[in-house]
Amino acid sequence: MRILVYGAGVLGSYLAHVLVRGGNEVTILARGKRAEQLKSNGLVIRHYFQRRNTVDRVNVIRELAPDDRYDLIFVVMKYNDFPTVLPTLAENQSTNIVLVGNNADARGMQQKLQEKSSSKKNVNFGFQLSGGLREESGRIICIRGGGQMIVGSLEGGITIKPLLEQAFKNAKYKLTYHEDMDAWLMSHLVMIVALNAVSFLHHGDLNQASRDNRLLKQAIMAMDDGHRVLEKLNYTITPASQGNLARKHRRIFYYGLKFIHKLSFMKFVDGSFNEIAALLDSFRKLKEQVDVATLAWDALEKRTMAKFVARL
Ligand SMILES: NC(=O)C1=CN([C@@H]2O[C@H](COP(=O)(O)OP(=O)(O)OC[C@H]3O[C@@H](n4cnc5c(N)ncnc54)[C@H](OP(=O)(O)O)[C@@H]3O)[C@@H](O)[C@H]2O)C=CC1
Ligand SMILES: CC(C)(CO)C(=O)C(=O)O
Repeated sequence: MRILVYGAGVLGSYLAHVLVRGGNEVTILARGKRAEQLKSNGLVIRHYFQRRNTVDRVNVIRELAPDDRYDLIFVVMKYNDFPTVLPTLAENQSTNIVLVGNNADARGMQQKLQEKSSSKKNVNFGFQLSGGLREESGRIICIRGGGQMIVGSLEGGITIKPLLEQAFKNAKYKLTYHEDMDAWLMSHLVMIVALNAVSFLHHGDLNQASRDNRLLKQAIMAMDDGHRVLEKLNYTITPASQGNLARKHRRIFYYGLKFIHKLSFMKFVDGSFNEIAALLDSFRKLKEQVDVATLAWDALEKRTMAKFVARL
């Protein structure tokens, strides 16, 4: 199957590796230095827990022309980067697209893709359960268990399921279909924004963050605020356990967070505060639509954004 991975960062690189090993004809769209590194060194990945390195040769393109046709396109980038590539994707004649990553505006993006395209697009959303970082050399440190993507559409059913099944048929990778992908993404946003605020306020020092009991408790209360906003907007918090932990089992959640922050591999899970700031901004607009008190969320947002702006 001809597959394009648009975005050659941490998650896109691992996804491309899986698809190559699964026997697909994979092309990566990369830019600048990243494109050079991929062309000269191939796709170099250190699989951290598996304690092995892999190198794959892939086709690399720098631009997507309107008449380049792929059976499937995975767009894997930060939330704040998606808008820059939507016009190119809309103009391209391929129809099956999965936007992979954090997303606070899945509906708006789907609409833009469909409005600007001359043919019908099957737009889907995914979230790959892996993490990691990119070293200066271009090597990816990949933190993962088996390799898994939660995937779904905004309509519930997923029309490209047969295509996805075929693409991953010979790959060691699990696809988990979700009936309400928007709710999954929005729930994830609430959790990840609060947690990233904690680490950002501690300059990325997770050990230090794990000792800031007050801030961890505030983050849990902020998550509960965020969940209330979502509920008011008729979202179902998913997974439900996330909502319950933040509302009913705060003590367990608190100790769980302390523990997670201490895990040594967590320093490789590379968040970008530019993305978090963009997610916060979108969430603020949603919050304005409902009448829900969000004291903890607002206080956390104010503190982190003040630090973020000061650093610009
Ligand atoms: N990394 C992690 O640990 C985790 C990430 N995630 C989420 O997954 C998503 C993807 O993250 P991640 O893979 O880390 O992101 P990266 O920043 O590592 O990768 C994004 C890639 O997209 C490329 N890109 C951005 N804009 C364009 C453009 N206009 N044209 C072409 N290429 C472009 C970047 O190019 P360039 O190489 O030039 O920068 C980069 O290679 C995010 O939502 C993130 O929050 C989730 C869990 C963990
Ligand atoms: C935001 C990020 C990359 C860092 O916490 C993340 O881990 C996630 O979205 O799950």
